[in-house]
Amino acid sequence: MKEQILSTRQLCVGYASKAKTSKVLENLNLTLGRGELTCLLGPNGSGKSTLIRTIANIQKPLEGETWLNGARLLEVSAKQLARQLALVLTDRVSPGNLTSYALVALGRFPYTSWMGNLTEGDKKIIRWALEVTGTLPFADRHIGELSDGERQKVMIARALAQQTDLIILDEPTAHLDSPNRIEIFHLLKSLAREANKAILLSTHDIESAIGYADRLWLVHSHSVEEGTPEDLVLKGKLEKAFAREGLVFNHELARFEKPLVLPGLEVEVEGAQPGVTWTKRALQRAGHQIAEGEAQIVIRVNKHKETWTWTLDAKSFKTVEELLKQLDNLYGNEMD
Ligand SMILES: Nc1ncnc2c1ncn2[C@@H]1O[C@H](COP(=O)(O)OP(=O)(O)OP(=O)(O)O)[C@@H](O)[C@H]1O
Repeated sequence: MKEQILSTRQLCVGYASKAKTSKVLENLNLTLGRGELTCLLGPNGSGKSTLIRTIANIQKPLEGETWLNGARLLEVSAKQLARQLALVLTDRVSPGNLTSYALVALGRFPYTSWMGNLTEGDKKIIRWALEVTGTLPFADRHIGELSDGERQKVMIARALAQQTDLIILDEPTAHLDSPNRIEIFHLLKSLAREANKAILLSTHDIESAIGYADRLWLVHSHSVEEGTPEDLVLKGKLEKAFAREGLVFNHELARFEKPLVLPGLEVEVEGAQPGVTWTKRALQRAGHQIAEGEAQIVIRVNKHKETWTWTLDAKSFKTVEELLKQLDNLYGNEMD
């Protein structure tokens, strides 16, 4: 059993005003373990940010409590909290006039004197945080001049410089392209494992979360289910959490899909990868059904010789586009 850094007990999060109380998530008994990357997944508006704000102590719980390193969160002083928990709230980054280095140096604030003077030790840690996040090359550039992906890595470097057991990030991969998203997941996963931290991040990137997270916190029915991605998928919890008419979870590709229902031919595809996979994708998108044996048409893909053929009067094609055109004609003739 991993050492628990954070746990919640019958926590209920939401919003209370004089007029009314609205509970967003309740009955939360969750844990974050040292050395583990946990991803918080859930549909839009399901309560991820509300939960993150509550366990980071910037919003009061409606009921129940959160424990951090064996102490009640509400009883931890602000200074102690800053040494135990680093929070990265993506959408609230105001560029200001800071350089990347200065922003990362702010991570040392919980440890410096009131003058904010950095010791040699502080400087070493800042350099390490810049190095490990790959942000050293733009240490002297202003935050406002960086791309979203670069700025995001600097924010993570600041959190690392804070040297806390726990890092919580609200949607760190929002606005990032796919290679940058993967890089951030890879970085956070390595940090959890190598620096032995507990890391929680909320995300809409289901595929990456399933691929990288040791555990998921899955928002479902106004509460949160906890478990490995595989258990939650196999129990059908992930599908339930994101249930929509016609949406199915493709287990092979580990992603949600809404299959197109179009009229088409029955086709079997044989041959070498990755040609087979990509040919099947194109055929399905065009409305043809992929069959195993006994199909109307058999397509043989041979990517090495670059001559792809399909039986039925021995037609051949050199690109997927050509194949689709030929099948289109064939299907049109069949309909006549
Ligand atoms: N300040 C607020 N006062 C009252 N209700 C709020 C407030 N902020 C958010 N909510 C409501 O709380 C619910 C959860 O919102 P929250 O932002 O936590 O969801 P989320 O899962 O982070 O959403 P998204 O994925 O779209 O960012 C929503 O119904 C939202 O309208």
